[in-house]
Amino acid sequence: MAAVLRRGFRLVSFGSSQLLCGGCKHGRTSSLSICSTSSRNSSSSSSSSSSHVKVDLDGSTGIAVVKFQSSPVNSMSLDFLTELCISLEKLELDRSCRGVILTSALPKIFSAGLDITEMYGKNPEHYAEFWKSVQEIWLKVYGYSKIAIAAINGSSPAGGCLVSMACDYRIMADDPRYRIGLNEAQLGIVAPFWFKDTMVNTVGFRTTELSLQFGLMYSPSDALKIGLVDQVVPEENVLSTATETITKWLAIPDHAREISKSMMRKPMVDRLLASRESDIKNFVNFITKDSIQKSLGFYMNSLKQRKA
Ligand SMILES: CC/C=C\C/C=C\C/C=C\CCC/C=C/C(=O)SCCNC(=O)CCNC(=O)[C@H](O)C(C)(C)COP(=O)(O)OP(=O)(O)OC[C@H]1O[C@@H](n2cnc3c(N)ncnc32)[C@H](O)[C@@H]1OP(=O)(O)O
Repeated sequence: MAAVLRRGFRLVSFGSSQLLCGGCKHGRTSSLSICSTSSRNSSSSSSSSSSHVKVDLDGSTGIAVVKFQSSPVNSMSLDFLTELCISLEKLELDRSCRGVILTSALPKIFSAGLDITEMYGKNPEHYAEFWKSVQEIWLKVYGYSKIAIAAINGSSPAGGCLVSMACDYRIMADDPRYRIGLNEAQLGIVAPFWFKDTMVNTVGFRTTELSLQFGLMYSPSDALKIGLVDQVVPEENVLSTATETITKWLAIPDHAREISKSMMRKPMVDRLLASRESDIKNFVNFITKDSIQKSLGFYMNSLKQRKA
């Protein structure tokens, strides 16, 4: 697994501009199974599925639906992050794809965030590899050259919120039981600077300051009020609204949209790229502290006890 994600961002020439283009380099055989079909206008559509992610690309519209299917709660393990990164990378390289919708195949959960078991009771090498894969997914989604829409059909704490915020637009299901936010402080851990900056760029400084210190989780209507999501719709309409929305984005010439996106996001991507190793070291130092391991153990037990 150590060589699974060895990737750097590269710059691709586009006219006179340079655009961000991610590249997940992975050194293992993917377990993706792919089947293609021809649609009415002879563009090919395809479906692929791995244990954590299912991808349906409609070749006639250029829209790919990427569904998280990692039972029970789509927690982002190393394998989940690796598969998601590979799937997004493939779609980014596929000329017939112009935009992706990220959503969940599971009921009530978009994603439970990072898999806590990857950050608990393991060795420093494992933590470093895991954190690198977290960086990879953020770099991939935040710097994605194509359109990315989050169709948030369930709760989306911490890492789930990060991936949603990294998309271009967020549509959330209108169920008052669902929550979204960066709740790291509630676990006794701290969101790193690029989580924080992604939130600042989404909802502004003051709201982020309060959200991070309290580890606030927002209901869909409150998330809409603070701008953490862009639209709240009945659950059964989340995917159709995401499809309608992405269709509007598709009306904009790709090169103009891509360059505009890159102009807004490149400085943040570059900041993490320039400090990846120190960010990993920082994470490993932090997560291996006895007090932090104790907090995580306590939190995991509390999740289990809540059920009992
Ligand atoms: C100086 C320092 C400066 C900077 C810091 C440096 C570095 C940074 C350091 C750390 C940064 C880390 C960033 C972390 C990001 C994260 O994403 S942490 C994860 C946060 N996620 C959560 O808090 C969610 C917790 N889960 C829930 O709230 C609920 O499970 C749910 C609302 C998602 C779903 O509820 P239910 O449907 O009721 O399901 P259950 O609660 O019964 O759960 C089923 C099953 O799944 C297990 N589980 C849940 N979430 C996780 C998870 N995130 N990871 C692993 N496992 C999870 C849960 O325990 C149950 O397991 P079983 O009991 O069935 O075994």
